[in-house]
Amino acid sequence: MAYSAKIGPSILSSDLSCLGSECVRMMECGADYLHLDVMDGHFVPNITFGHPMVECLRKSLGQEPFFDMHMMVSRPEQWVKPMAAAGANQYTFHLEATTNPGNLIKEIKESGMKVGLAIKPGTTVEELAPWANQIDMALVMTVEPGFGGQKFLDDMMPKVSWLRSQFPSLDIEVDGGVGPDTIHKCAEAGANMIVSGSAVIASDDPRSVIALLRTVVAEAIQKRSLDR
Ligand SMILES: O=C(CO)[C@@H](O)[C@H](O)COP(=O)(O)O
Ligand SMILES: [Fe+2]
Repeated sequence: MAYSAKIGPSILSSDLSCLGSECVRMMECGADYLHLDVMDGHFVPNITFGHPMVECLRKSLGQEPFFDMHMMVSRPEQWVKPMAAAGANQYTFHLEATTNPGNLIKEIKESGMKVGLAIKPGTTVEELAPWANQIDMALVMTVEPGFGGQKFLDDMMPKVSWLRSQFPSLDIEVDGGVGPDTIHKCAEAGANMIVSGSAVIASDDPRSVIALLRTVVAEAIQKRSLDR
């Protein structure tokens, strides 16, 4: 069992005029990585930022924070090289946004980044499965992508359970509506990379929330390894 519990705050819910200091705050509060939501106003009905912002964050934060780029964009092929040059570590694209996932996976790897593959709530996990042995991480969206602060979709959990049963060592990420009230379901289903936006950012005590999320996931991983 190669995977471990990792918590990645989504900084979408933070005060975007203070993005650099919010990223620093999250890392100081124990974040394992930063989940950066890129939206193009086309694949999703919202706009955030692109590679110029990522380049600035990398310069200001240094080499340490791992940047997981959640690319909610049409034609994800066009941003692979710019994101790699800007300092992204993982490029997570949506299966729904491309007609040639195999080629995109290859391009991401060639540019030196890890590969994440995301599916929206309406996409079945069987559609992701053929690519699972070529990727570093599968992202099961637990809300419709586009906005922070939405309600967690419980009925995405069978996708996570199925993926965990089929791919025991794969990093599986959940994103959307995840916090102290919903983490147990994610952990029991087998997710190990946890994106949490509003529950962490808006908390008076983000350090405790991050620690709690990690403990719940680590305990579920431990239990699964004992049950095997
Ligand atoms: O990708 C997205 C939304 O599209 C997420 O990363 C959200 O930003 C997570 O925020 P919360 O749902 O945890 O508030
Ligand atoms: Fe996201």
